[in-house]
Amino acid sequence: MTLNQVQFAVLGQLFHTPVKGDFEYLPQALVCIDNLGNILSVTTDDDSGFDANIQQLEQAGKLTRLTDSQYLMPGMVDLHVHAPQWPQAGKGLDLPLYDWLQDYTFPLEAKFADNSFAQPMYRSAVETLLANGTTSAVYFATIHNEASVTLAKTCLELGQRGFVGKINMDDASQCPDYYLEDTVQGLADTEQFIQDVLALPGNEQRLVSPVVTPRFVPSCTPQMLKGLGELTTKYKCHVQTHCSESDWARDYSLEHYGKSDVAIYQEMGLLTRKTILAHSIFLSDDDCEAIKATGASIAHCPLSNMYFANAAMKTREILDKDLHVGLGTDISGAPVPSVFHTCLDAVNHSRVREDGTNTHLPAPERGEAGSRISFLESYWMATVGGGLAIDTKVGLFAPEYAFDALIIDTQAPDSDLFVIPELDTPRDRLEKIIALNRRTNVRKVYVQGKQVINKDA
Ligand SMILES: O=c1[nH]c(=O)c2nc[nH]c2[nH]1
Repeated sequence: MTLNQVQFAVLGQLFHTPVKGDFEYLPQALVCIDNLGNILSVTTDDDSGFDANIQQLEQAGKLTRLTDSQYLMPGMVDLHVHAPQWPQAGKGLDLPLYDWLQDYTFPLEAKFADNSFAQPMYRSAVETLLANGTTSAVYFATIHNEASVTLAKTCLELGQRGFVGKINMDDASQCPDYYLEDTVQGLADTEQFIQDVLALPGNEQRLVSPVVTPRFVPSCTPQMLKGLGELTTKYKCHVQTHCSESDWARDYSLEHYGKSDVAIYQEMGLLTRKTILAHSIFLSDDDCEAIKATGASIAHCPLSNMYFANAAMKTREILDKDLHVGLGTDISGAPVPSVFHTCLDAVNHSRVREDGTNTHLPAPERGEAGSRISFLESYWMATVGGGLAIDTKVGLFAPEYAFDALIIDTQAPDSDLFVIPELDTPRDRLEKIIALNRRTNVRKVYVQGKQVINKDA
């Protein structure tokens, strides 16, 4: 490695989770980033030339030194977020899924026909996620091309790695007439959207990717699903959709197709290595085998599951089967725009499942023994698992990975984090950060080596 190859370097303590369920803490690591924003090297004082490299980088003005309360951590990956629903985050969550969609969500999303309405909403959504440490986000937009391209442009402009889908909804029996597209036109619009995002000026490094996005089985006709499968094959695009997310949604597929969502998506050419299935609560063994065989991924959205799923997620089993799985905030099926919070939700969700809730039953019969997941597993899902799902080298500090990273400061102003060095082991500190990190603690955010947030400027 020569000095010229290094764009900049960060020296300090870092956490990441290369192995699911475990963590690595380096008390003094030097991470060098190349001119394209990828990691060149991660070294420690065990490596020869460590001190000399630091000196050289410092003299060249290329070194950022972290303080004792700062930690370098991978950027968070949000695998499932509805950007147009950001204005209603926190509203209407007392309703079941079908009513929530019809009463709140479809009327709001329909307003994105007006691009001037969309622009400030999308800006606020992307800014908020970035400020909370989300470096990659997989977005549902709406059925409207112009506004969906606006979301992609907003990600590019603000420097977030974005996976953006123009939604498809063409089944008139399930979608209101004011928020419905024609099948043939919807497919043509989707192809145009894919081409427009790929051709966006400034997107040469593909920071933003188009995603084929059938909303879910009830909102699409079989012709639409089939046409979207063909576009997926043609453009080798990512795919995102909702999968077996509630009793009602599961039963709809069984009644109309005689099969599960996973089987329907597979038959339509929509289940690939680059498919992200949000929720996936009611999976059969066959569904899990199909997901594993294709390398598709699951976006676990624990807080939204508590409102809409009618059951607990089988996260323990999904992790044990080694399916690709990451986390999603699912704004606004859940209201909190932080994947750190989603980590805590995932742990809590699994603990309620393990213990059960019916106090009339004896403890051993109340819950599902052995179904808890750990903080470290939830954090792995939010970083490494998310990176696997988007099929992008992010979520880890290792050569050739993109430098998508956060500087977390446990002594940020107005912080809830209270780290006591003489009491807290590295594992304690990481668990505290996962549980208690707030927006204020995320001081700097880097995406593809570019600093996109600096709260200490
Ligand atoms: O949580 C959800 N949010 C949505 O917008 C949606 N649409 C279909 N199914 C959905 N679930």
